[in-house]
Amino acid sequence: MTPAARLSAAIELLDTIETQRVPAAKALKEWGTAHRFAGSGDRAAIAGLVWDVLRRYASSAYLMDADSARARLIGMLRLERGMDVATMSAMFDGSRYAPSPLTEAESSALATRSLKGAPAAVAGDYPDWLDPYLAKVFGEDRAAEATAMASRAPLDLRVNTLKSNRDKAQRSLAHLGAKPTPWSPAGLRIELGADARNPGIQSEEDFIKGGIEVQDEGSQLAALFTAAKPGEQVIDLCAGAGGKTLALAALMQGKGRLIATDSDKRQLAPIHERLSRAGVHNADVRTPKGDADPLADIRSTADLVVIDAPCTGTGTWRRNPDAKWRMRPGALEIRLKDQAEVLERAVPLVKPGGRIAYITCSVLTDENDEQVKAFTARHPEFSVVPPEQTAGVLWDKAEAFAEAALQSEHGWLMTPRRTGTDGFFVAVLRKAG
Ligand SMILES: C[S@@+](CC[C@H](N)C(=O)[O-])C[C@H]1O[C@@H](n2cnc3c(N)ncnc32)[C@H](O)[C@@H]1O
Repeated sequence: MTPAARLSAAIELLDTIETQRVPAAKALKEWGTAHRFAGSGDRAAIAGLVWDVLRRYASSAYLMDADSARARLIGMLRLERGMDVATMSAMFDGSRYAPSPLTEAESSALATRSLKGAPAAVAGDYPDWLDPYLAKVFGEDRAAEATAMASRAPLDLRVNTLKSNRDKAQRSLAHLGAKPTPWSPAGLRIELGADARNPGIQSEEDFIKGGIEVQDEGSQLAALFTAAKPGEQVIDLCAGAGGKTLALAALMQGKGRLIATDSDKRQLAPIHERLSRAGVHNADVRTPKGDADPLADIRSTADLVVIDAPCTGTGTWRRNPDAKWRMRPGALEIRLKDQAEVLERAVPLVKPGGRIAYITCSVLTDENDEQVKAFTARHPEFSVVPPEQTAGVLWDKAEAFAEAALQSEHGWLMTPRRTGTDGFFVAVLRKAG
């Protein structure tokens, strides 16, 4: 397919997604099945166009002063890909399979309009109702922060230090352009272009042998800031598929006891295979059975309880560009309740002098600082470990990290704009000894 034909296909797909309210991933899959002539490169490029329009869904329409699929695509090409009118006109040439030429109104919008004066929710591409919530955390910077939260994310890997080291893994992934991430000592990053095909990391020998895992650098840092140590008893209370569990296991160097559980046994299912591939031998996965408490035998013995809390996931918008448009206020209310519950669940597990690490992949204050504040008010026996202490694990990078991230009296907030990671909040709370 020509680049112009890919644009036409993207417009057709965006129309389907909009008019038939089909999730983007489903629409892309069905389009691939119905257009077998399209090669994998074409499909990747078309998917890239569609996802990028969803990233710039509001701002592209504002720029073009029109909200058709075609207008949004043109607006996205300008805003996300910096394409000039001449390049665009060469593709929108009306030839067979190409979109029709740019109209006068479209050329004029491209020549004269900008996002200057656009409301923050439009410039930053997020639903209106979230504006007061983002204003609470970012103030006047919210459009810029949200724009970065909408931009394409790289593929981050964590090198599993139980089996490999970063130099070795970087050499073996040189063909994918893997480079060390800025902060995490175990992080590697692969930048993905707009038309990039999935680099098939799961088929790499290093992945199959457990030397690397896919994990955003923010998630790696959150695990690091827990300061899990060899020999400790560590409970991963919201282990899910085990992303944090694996990182904690590497920090513990195979020594001590790592207990992983989750209230939803289905979420836990992939953890067994992942632990085995990663060569983790000190983990005990507790799958809930009926109403019985899988941690009933643990009372005030844990050195560390990690709560990778259920949250709205606003910090991962750049990886799910259509999820934010589907987010509703009710979802936040439910998460706030879940978070308070899971924090309560941790209390009887922690030993005197032990700690709780509270983590979310959300940037909203309500889910972060306000949860911690309410928790310490309910439980004065817990006090916040000063964030500058938790970041000390970054050694020579701690100072630069402190300048980059947003520090509150409770914890750290990482954002795509500030730390180049997904949005993550981490607070560490210590129980009186
Ligand atoms: C952010 S996800 C965990 C991701 C996982 N730790 C990882 O790194 O791959 C949050 C998890 O919390 C679980 N959860 C929700 N409420 C819970 C509760 N009250 N107790 C334990 N787990 C809970 C959810 O089932 C979900 O798997």
